[in-house]
Amino acid sequence: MDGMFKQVAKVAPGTPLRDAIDRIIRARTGAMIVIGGEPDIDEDCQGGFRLDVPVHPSLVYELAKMDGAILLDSTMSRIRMANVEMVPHLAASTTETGIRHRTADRVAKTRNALVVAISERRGTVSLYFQGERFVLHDLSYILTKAQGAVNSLSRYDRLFRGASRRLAEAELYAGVMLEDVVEVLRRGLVAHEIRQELEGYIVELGKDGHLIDLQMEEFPDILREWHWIWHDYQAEDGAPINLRDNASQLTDDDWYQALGYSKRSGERLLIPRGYRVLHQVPRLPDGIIQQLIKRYQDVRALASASIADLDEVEGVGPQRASLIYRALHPQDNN
Ligand SMILES: Nc1ncnc2c1ncn2[C@@H]1O[C@H](COP(=O)(O)OP(=O)(O)OP(=O)(O)O)[C@@H](O)[C@H]1O
Repeated sequence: MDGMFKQVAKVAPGTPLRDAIDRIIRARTGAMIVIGGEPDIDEDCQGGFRLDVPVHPSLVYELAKMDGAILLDSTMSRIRMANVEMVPHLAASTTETGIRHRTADRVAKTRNALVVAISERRGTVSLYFQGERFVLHDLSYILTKAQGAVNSLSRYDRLFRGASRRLAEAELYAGVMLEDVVEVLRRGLVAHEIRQELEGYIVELGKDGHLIDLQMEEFPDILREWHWIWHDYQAEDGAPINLRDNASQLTDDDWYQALGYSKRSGERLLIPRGYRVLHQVPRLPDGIIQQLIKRYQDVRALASASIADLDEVEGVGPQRASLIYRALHPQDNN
């Protein structure tokens, strides 16, 4: 989980802090809650009083009725101080409006602390952490978005698996065109992006995201298979993947170039190296897969090898050789 999502998880439904935040919003009192940053954060504190008591939602809620900030320790188990005026370094610039939110942004930019600003007027909850801001969404809004994302994931997962199956058949029995490979990769990457979006929603939903989490489990991440396809068709084996974030925005030519081919080469016929088919052989170590591909170069040459030929490759042995042979000749298994 990256930076901000780790912070969002700290205030997700089901946590004591979220319980306190919900009460503060309902009572329309507003608050600033500073989490962690010890010991340096104390240099930014003026006035207030020390508490050192366990965090309890109702106590945080009561303390929020007073002016100033509430400080929790970095483990979020103790309330350290309350009614504190925060005096952060003014050198840290901020574009926020309102003194509470400007202060929260500055504290988070200069200290290793998560600062939660709850607006009294707007009822919004803003998280500030190391220069980033994240405004918590309304739960019903996220649930609707998450449900929509589950539906899209189900669709793209099906599209990827169908296209990938057709590609696997074509690999062994006919030629494969670069544009067909790109279609599979594009669908897979869109499915992966939707998955990442959903993971963000699940963090934000906390305990309320359980049902979405269960639905997502029906679609195991296709990224491993995606990578094998990529390595099967990339012009130069082992070169790094260089893709922009948003797969749906990439043109066909972008994809061809990312794979190491020139523009407008969609109709080029390709033979895969064999990463995907070899990874389907049960318990075949990566080192052996690399050796097989180094020796045979592509799937056609691999398929023309006999069980005895495959057995000769170091580390393969007769049992693995026949499993590899069967994976390369699925028609013989019927
Ligand atoms: N430096 C500070 N340290 C701690 N608390 C502060 C600080 N500055 C403002 N506050 C708190 O924020 C409250 C609201 O201030 P202000 O309305 O200017 O901020 P805001 O960002 O517009 O917040 P809101 O949306 O809640 O009105 C103050 O009453 C005070 O409790």
